[in-house]
Amino acid sequence: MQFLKDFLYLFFPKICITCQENLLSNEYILCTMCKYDLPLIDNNTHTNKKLASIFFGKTDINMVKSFLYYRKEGKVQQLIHHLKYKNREDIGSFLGNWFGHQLKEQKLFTNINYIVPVPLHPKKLKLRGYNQVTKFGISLSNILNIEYKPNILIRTSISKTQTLKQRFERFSNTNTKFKLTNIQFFENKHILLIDDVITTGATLEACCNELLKTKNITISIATLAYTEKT
Ligand SMILES: O=P(O)(O)OC[C@H]1O[C@H](OP(=O)(O)OP(=O)(O)O)[C@H](O)[C@@H]1O
Repeated sequence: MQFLKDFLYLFFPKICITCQENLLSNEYILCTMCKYDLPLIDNNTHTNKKLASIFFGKTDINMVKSFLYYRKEGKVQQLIHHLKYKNREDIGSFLGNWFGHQLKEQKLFTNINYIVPVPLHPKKLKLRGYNQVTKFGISLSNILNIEYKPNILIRTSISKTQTLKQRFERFSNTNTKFKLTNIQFFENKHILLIDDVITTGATLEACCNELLKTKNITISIATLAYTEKT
């Protein structure tokens, strides 16, 4: 099998998503240099406080964690761009596995009952072909041993992408776009709501406000990246 892989590699060398150098056969998605150059948030107390403050006084969150800093023109932006728009769902698994092991090591999210993705509107899902957070969610589910539960929270209206908007516009863009298909399903449960990027938090806040219609629900949040306010 390794022989076949090496043989195929001769004709179809894979390249690093961010620097475009050829990958070695034991490298995946990123070359080793780019991998270790990624800006991990890890236990940065200042950032973790800033993340928590995004939701303070707006909605009721137990804990929020994000894996990477998202910077304009940076490596993380390239990764997320390929994940969302270039059919590179495997990036979701790659980052999800890495983040999942970090969370496990830190013994975080040990009391979660379900992992719930921010849903896409069915029209956008059809266009894109996949929800970019699915593979991330499934990786976390496998590593943390928590059930992945899409389809209870759905998106009911299609909105223009947040990606090209300024901060103020992002807030006005996300009014009540989410609905629970079953208002009791998460009763007395602690759920981990996941998304790819958090910028203003408007998308996640709208999801939380719908989820909070369920009695005695606890919500924590995990995202692959965070656009720090400068
Ligand atoms: O914290 P916020 O300011 O709400 O921004 C974060 C949201 O914006 C992006 O979605 P977007 O609507 O651009 O998704 P799309 O590319 O799928 O349209 C991203 O995938 C998050 O869901």
